[in-house]
Amino acid sequence: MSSDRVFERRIVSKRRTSANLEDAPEKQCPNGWASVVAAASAAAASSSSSSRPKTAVAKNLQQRPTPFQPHPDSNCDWFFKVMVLGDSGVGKTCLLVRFRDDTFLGGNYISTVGVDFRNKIISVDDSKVKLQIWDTAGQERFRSVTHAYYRDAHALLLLYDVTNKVSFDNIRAWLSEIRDYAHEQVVIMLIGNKADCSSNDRMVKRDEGEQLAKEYSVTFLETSAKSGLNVEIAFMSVARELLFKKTGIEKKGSFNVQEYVKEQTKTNCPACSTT
Ligand SMILES: Nc1nc2c(ncn2[C@@H]2O[C@H](COP(=O)(O)OP(=O)(O)OP(=O)(O)O)[C@@H](O)[C@H]2O)c(=O)[nH]1
Repeated sequence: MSSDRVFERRIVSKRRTSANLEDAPEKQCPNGWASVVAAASAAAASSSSSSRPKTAVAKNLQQRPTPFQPHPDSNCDWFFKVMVLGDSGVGKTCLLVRFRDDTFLGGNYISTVGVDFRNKIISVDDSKVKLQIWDTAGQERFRSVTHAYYRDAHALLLLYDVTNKVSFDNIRAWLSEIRDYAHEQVVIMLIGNKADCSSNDRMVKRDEGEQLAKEYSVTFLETSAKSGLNVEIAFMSVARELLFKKTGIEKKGSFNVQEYVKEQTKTNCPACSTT
């Protein structure tokens, strides 16, 4: 794959009338779900039959009663595919839902099976950017399914749970998988989620996250899907970086994502955002 190909998916026309579903993946399957469900079902079938979780689609249907509802023409300028990765239970689905719908999925925790996605159109300066955000199952037994989706991702949000040291220790293994399966130009952001937790529950210090991110030269942020802390900033930073990678050279501008995150988060204090 040429190094620039991953950024070459500018949307030219959005005239998709009845098929114009906001949550349908670009050019992947007509109704936006079939291939995803098939892959997830196959993985679930081949895995252990005990305590089999609900499928990604079932999980999605519970949250959104009308997933096939058509949406008006989006008329966006850019399209980027973002994947959310990390151990099971770190809060990937909750982060995505917080960003997309500004709500928190409390209550019973349903583990994701295979992959699932949602779209959100955001404004970045004078451009409309469509982010297609793919939620992945954190459970080991679905890795072979999720690996297949790494390849054409423009950005990866790699999550750990600040109350779960194992999820942090596994980040190195995740980064190694990313090196094996993702595009070499992919934008990576390391995220310590559940920053709303009390200091007693916290098992990973912010400094440790920052240090690891520095070691791998990736951007770092602590978020809370529960309180909303830094969730918007995480996705906006990634969108800005992707846009800069695509257009910055032409505009002869400069964009430093670390500086942007620092600037955007300087008034945010996790301890003050605990709910
Ligand atoms: N306190 C707190 N709890 C959270 C936060 N984000 C998620 N949770 C809780 O953590 C649990 C797991 O959240 P999910 O978003 O389903 O986790 P996931 O990473 O998608 O898990 P898999 O689908 O198994 O890969 C749920 O009980 C959530 O309510 C957060 O920011 N703060």
